[in-house]
Amino acid sequence: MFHQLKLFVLCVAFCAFIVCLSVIFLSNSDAFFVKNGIRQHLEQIYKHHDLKESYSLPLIRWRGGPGNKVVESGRSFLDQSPKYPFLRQQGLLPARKLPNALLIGVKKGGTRALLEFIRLHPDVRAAGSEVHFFDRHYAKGYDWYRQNMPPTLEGQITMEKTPSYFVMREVPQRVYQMNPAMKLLVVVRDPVTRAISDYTQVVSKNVSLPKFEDLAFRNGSQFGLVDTTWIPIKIGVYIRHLERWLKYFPLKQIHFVSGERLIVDPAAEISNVQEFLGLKVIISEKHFYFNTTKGFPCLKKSEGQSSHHCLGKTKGRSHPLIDNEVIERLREFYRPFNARFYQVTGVNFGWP
Ligand SMILES: Nc1ncnc2c1ncn2[C@@H]1O[C@H](COP(=O)(O)OS(=O)(=O)O)[C@@H](OP(=O)(O)O)[C@H]1O
Repeated sequence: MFHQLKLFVLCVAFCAFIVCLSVIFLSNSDAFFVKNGIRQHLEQIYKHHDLKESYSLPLIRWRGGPGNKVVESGRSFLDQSPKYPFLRQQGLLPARKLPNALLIGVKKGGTRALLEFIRLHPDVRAAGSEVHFFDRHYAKGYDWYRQNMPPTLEGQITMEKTPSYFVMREVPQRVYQMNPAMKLLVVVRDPVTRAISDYTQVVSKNVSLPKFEDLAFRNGSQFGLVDTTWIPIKIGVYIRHLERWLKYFPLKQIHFVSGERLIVDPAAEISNVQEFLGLKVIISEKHFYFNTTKGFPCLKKSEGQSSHHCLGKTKGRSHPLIDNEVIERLREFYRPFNARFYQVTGVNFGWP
């Protein structure tokens, strides 16, 4: 009897040993990964486009923007894991890629607002600051550019915004050379208020700057011709800049956002942007609220934001009061250019 009991205990111990061995083996193989539904779980999360879930993704979670240490240390940990090749193969490991969408302008059009709004989307990752690769840092090469991008998963869009791209002559060809399929976004705003906004920014850094009207017209007189060499005026002749882009990119690859509507109805504008980028429409009215103190739409508290969030003080500044006659003369100047711009883009932006 004692002998039989000893045999039974030995058998149980042996079976337990075999089970342990199997678990250790399986847990180090892709089979375990798949069997336990982790892969399906990850795929579900990414297919679902659910902000809340994708922020709490355990294996490939990251915080913050490009160059973030957490990402790098996370990657080197995963590099050593036997699961690494599997995850990489499945596109489930973040890696820095060149952008496939660019927000190219226009300066003072509302580019920061658009970027902050679209990057709420779980399938969009954007560089936080302006990269200026195609105009200032082109000689540094694509590897430098890639390093300035946030890590993304397969299927996520990488983007950056540099508003000067729209007006710099050499940029369209360079973008085309890098990626002829690049998706381009342009936020445009009434060129007269855009010029005043531009001037407001410059004068905030240099208080001794002459008055707006002294710079906007030749000979410093509002009865003189509009000074088309003054950059804040030049930028607003949108059609001229657009024509240079159209030498390389078809119109269907360029999406125009109304800077005015982005303030009045951000959800509608962002919805169009999501469609243009081929994304599921996730960002909607529920992400925005109108902040009456700031006078602009702001972002509601979300999983990625600890509190309600408006753009900084440099966005939505008060403009200096400009004489109505000056405004009207500038409107007259821009009117034919605007008309041509509406005709080419097929969008009537309704600027006065
Ligand atoms: N939601 C929200 N909050 C604050 N500001 C908003 C918003 N949406 C659009 N805008 C308008 O964006 C203008 C600044 O444009 P940009 O971000 O393109 O400026 S910049 O070129 O990056 O300097 C800024 O111009 P100013 O009003 O002249 O400051 C705003 O009118």
